[in-house]
Amino acid sequence: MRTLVLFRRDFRLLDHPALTEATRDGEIAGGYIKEDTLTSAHDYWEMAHVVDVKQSLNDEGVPFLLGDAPVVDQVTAWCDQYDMDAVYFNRSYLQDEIEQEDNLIEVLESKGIVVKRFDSDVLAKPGTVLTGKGEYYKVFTPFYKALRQEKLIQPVKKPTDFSGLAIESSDISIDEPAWFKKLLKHFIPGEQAALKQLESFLHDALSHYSKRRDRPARKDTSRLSVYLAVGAISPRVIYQAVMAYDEAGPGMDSEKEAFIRQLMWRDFSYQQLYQHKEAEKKAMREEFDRFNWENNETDIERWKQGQTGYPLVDAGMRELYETGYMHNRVRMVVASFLVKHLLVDWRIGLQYFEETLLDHDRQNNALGWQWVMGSGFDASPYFRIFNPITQAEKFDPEGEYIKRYVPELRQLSGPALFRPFEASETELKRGGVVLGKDYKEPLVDHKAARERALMRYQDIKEASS
Ligand SMILES: Cc1cc2nc3c(=O)[nH]c(=O)nc-3n(C[C@H](O)[C@H](O)[C@H](O)COP(=O)(O)OP(=O)(O)OC[C@H]3O[C@@H](n4cnc5c(N)ncnc54)[C@H](O)[C@@H]3O)c2cc1C
Repeated sequence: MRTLVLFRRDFRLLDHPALTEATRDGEIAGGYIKEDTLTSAHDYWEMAHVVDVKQSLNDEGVPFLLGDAPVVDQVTAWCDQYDMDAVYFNRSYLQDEIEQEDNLIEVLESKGIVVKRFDSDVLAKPGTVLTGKGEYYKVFTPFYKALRQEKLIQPVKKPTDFSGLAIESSDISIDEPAWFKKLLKHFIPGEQAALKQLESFLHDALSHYSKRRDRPARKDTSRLSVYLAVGAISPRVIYQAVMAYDEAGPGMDSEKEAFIRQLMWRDFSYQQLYQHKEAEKKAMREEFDRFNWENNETDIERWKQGQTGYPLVDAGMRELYETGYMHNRVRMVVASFLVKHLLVDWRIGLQYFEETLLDHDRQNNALGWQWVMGSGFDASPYFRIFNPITQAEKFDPEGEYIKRYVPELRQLSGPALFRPFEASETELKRGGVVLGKDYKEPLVDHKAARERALMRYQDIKEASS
């Protein structure tokens, strides 16, 4: 059998069921299709992983093809040109991509080509973890408890025997822009880098995950999201490695559980978007689509540039710009600031994250924004408005994170660092900061912005009652 294995957000050889099955069935070639031009940080990051998987397959004597035509046209053209008998791939859980897959399957099968698709990108595929009434869970905790009871599928081993088709690989050369190369100082692409990152996390940070995961200054979370987002590692591999990690120390079981719980949020997002395919565009609680936004252009720009005058918000936005990543705690704070303090439509924030995050993931991003907005089914209530000052005091108590990304405030300490706009003339002078010159005056007053947001919320509540 001559099989084409299509890759898409699964740039790995370990736990790649489509690849493993294809190697058992005969000769293979890999393929990847990129129809659009590369624009976002995630696009370039993904392309770096295409190059990585191509190299890994070539090392095993397997050719790899790159196409840019619409998926059905490209795959049928390859099948005709290389006389393929079969096409295998791992499935997507996004409804628009499922439709595209269904269409592809129909066309290929009508040509007599065998098609197989596999599950690999989630711990449990959407539809397997349901309530007693057979419905999808709307709330995370019961979903998580039910998923914990599931017997999860073990990862598939990396194939050992490859037999590559005798065809030429495509040339893949990417002209990486300088801004993207800068991000690579913080994250190394590739499957081996992902596995190494998992190892380091297990050894260095898992034992204190629950205590330190909310502190943005240190690398105390796994930072595996950048690899999960392109499938350089699978959630099943991570799950298995964490559960099997036997460097038992005091409290290790509860640390493992805390981490697995977070990992299961990803499955929750996947099953939520599987069921609510509009959740990237529409509020899941529809009354939120009647919200009266300000969408002030200057506010949006200053938020993007990390120039809001709130040090934790600015540090987060600058971390994102400089590294392509932002710590989860800070994502919640900056997102809340955008939608509640500045009254900017959450979809504008979602799109900016899509353009800038290396780990951009359509399901997690949509659910993250809907959670912050309060418009998701299991979301932070709208009236919970993160205070960017107390969040900084609590989670960055030494101001290490703020000082790293907002260097103009480095000489400030204590409350002046967290709220420079309330600092005395003497404190500012000592810290070498002239407000409005070295560091921005705050865009909004926290208390007034909070009240304004609550009033807008009241409006939609009244309109929908
Ligand atoms: C507004 C907003 C937007 C977000 N956008 C994205 C996104 O585009 N891509 C993305 O992967 N995550 C997103 N998240 C979720 C979360 O911030 C990241 O998954 C996390 O910061 C990644 O860092 P880590 O791998 O070190 O996490 P760890 O704490 O080490 O967690 C391990 C893994 O669990 C999963 N996970 C952890 N927290 C969450 C969560 N809250 N929701 C879903 N999965 C989670 C991730 O896959 C993560 O890699 C967003 C959160 C918010 C509030």
